[in-house]
Amino acid sequence: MLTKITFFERFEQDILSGAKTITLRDEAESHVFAGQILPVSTFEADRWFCDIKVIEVVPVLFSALTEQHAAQENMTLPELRRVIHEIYPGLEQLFQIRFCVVNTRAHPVD
Ligand SMILES: CC(=O)Nc1ccn([C@H]2C[C@H](O)[C@@H](CO)O2)c(=O)n1
Repeated sequence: MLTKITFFERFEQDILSGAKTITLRDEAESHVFAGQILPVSTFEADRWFCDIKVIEVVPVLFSALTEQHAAQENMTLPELRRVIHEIYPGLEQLFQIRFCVVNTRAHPVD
């Protein structure tokens, strides 16, 4: 069971703004369940930046990725295919984790 998840720093703002609402992971990172709250850190520095709530986990094939998946990743479909291919070269079976942000870092009050 996954108890935390990391994202590349370059996706942090898209996640916090709600522009990115899914992530596509391999089988090893698919062991989460609807309703689970996961702390989210950057992959590079392991810096926590929010918690997400898992809405659903659905298997999806790389060859079946659509514009809708890309929109949910805030990317074009060719961009999404390239990103996935870089992270998981040659992998066909992916898992779509749909999520919403439930906690973010506190902003200091002026
Ligand atoms: C370690 C690791 O695999 N980290 C990942 C994997 C994926 N992502 C992002 C990239 C894409 O936007 C989606 C789909 O894979 O998730 C990531 O940030 N970090």
